Amino acid sequence: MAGILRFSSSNSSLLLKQLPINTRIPSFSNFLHPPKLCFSHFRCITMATSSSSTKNPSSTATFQVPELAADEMERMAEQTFQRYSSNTIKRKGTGTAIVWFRYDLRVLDNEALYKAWVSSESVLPVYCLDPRHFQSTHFFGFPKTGALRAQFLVECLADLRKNLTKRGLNLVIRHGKPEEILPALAKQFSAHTIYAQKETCSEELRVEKLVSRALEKISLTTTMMASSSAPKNPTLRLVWGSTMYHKDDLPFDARSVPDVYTEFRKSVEAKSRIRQCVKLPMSLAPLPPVAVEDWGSIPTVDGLGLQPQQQVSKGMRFVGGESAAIGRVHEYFWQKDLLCVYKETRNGMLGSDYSTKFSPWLASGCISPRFIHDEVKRYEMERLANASTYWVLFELLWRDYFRFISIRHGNSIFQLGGPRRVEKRWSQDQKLFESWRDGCTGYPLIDANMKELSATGFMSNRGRQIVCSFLVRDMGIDWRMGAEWFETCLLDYDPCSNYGNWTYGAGVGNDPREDRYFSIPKQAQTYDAEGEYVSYWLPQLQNLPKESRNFPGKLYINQVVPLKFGGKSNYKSHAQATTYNGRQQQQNSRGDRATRGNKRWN
Ligand SMILES: Cc1cc2nc3c(=O)[nH]c(=O)nc-3n(C[C@H](O)[C@H](O)[C@H](O)COP(=O)(O)OP(=O)(O)OC[C@H]3O[C@@H](n4cnc5c(N)ncnc54)[C@H](O)[C@@H]3O)c2cc1C
Ligand SMILES: Nc1ncnc2c1ncn2[C@@H]1O[C@H](COP(=O)(O)OP(=O)(O)OP(=O)(O)O)[C@@H](O)[C@H]1O
Repeated sequence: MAGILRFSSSNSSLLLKQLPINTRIPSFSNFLHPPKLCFSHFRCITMATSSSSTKNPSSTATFQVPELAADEMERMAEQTFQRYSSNTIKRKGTGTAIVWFRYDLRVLDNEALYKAWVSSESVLPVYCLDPRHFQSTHFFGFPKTGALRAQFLVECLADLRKNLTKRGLNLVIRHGKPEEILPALAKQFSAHTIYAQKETCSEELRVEKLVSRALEKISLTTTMMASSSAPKNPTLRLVWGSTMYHKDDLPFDARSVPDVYTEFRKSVEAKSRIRQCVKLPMSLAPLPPVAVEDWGSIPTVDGLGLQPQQQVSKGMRFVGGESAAIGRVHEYFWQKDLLCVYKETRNGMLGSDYSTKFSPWLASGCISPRFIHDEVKRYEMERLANASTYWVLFELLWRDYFRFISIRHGNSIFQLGGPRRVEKRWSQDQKLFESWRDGCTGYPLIDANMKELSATGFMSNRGRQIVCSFLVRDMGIDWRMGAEWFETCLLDYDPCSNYGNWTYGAGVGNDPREDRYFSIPKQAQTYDAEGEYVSYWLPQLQNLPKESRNFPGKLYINQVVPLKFGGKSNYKSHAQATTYNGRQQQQNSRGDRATRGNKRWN
């Protein structure tokens, strides 16, 4: 069943189910912008299908990411666990250690799990459903976690429990605050240490502090502890694990990371190396000698106090969990062989294959960036190395960069003036904001992207940059409203990447170029010249001529604000100048090049 698009439209799935496993199925984005094939593509048969449903995907199509069937994901995960297992590694500790899972919902390359296992005779894995994660965002009171991300989390937990159980463990799931749950469990199971992945933003740091303080109040008898010389209370040990480059391997202290990305990247690439993934034996048993009476059930979305949103009925539907994450790497790199064209396709917006789509799993820690790095290197050895294979690592370095920036700049990444403490007047016009949030601005490119976000919890990087620029530059709205709405909706929400990118886009981050204006006409012409993306999300545009779909005039709803730069008359000359292709995409990858010279597009 490899490579089957799970479109809801029945005729396409019928057709696709009959294809042999090694048939290359052109994806959505490949139809729109066929990538140049690299030589490894010749091993695959490029299918010239006459299916109209795959050529012009119906506007009600949903497609699962990864496309693999559940048993195939499980098989891939199992094979990968085998590859990363080691029987030579020995336990050196005594007693019980707890692993507190946070944003590292995986078994493979999990340093906290590794340290807990090595330093104990038994491990108790725990996840706390912290009620604070389901309250409101800080300034504007949006739901802190939207229903789609909650559903993704539920799936991550089910998969984590399954993978731990296969390795002789299980997962305790509790509703409540970690600072209350963990000390109680430490006492009940006489755990000497709680291992967890270190976080960097103040909300998470506060919880770390509260857990540590609460543990100080627990005293275990000396015989319960690992050794008589050990402290009399269990301790919290925080382990670095979220980035591709380990914090301790940076050529500078994380508190003085260079402000400019390129400087950061060059320095790290020249002076640091990426560590290997940690390996553990296939069996991590035993569980603690004291029996766990109630492991806790996998939550449901309504059990988390959220309105269970309708299932994703259009666009991408991401499957949560480590098995799906490993499956997606397999699918994107090895099965579809898309890694070698990534750099040319990465600025697409429609379909699942223009970019890796790893971010939701990276944000919840279902996969480690080190594992992705390992797989890139394996691909380079076994297939080919080119600018695209490097570029995935280049993008992952942006993720690292924003993580380290959060250490350097602390809470200023969440504040209006950003790390540069820029003073500027912003509007908080509710109506304008709502038109942006709901995809009713009168600009199809903005509206389509915002509708995709609400419907699926995902938006392309290109889309994120465009809607961010529109909100802050054309509407003049307080960028934190946009950032908090993203915090609600994104499956891949990560405080560092989200607020880091928003401060960049709003011109309050450390960007050496302050004026990042994304001209909608130019972006539409370059990245959606035939209006296929906008008409997918706004079906009322489907019957318009392709060139009018992004500029429907009176045939679409009124524009809520004029554009700041580059009105219609200007648009024509630019529209002729550029269409989407690899070279153009590079030039436009971070802000309109046209805005760089003269600070505005006009
Ligand atoms: C306003 C705004 C908000 C954003 N919020 C988030 C967020 O909350 N969480 C998040 O993971 N990404 C965020 N991004 C970055 C980026 O849009 C997504 O990581 C990317 O679209 C995810 O799709 P992908 O996995 O297919 O990316 P790919 O293009 O395949 O890139 C591979 C990986 O590189 C990393 N990456 C790529 N671009 C960036 C970037 N600009 N910043 C940080 N990491 C990057 C991601 O981990 C991504 O999975 C934001 C970007 C903008 C402009
Ligand atoms: N993980 C996170 N996700 C979203 N927002 C976060 C996260 N961690 C911290 N923040 C934000 O950081 C800010 C911290 O606000 P808080 O009032 O605690 O400190 P502050 O006012 O910045 O004071 P100080 O800088 O003196 O600590 C809030 O805006 C909060 O929403």
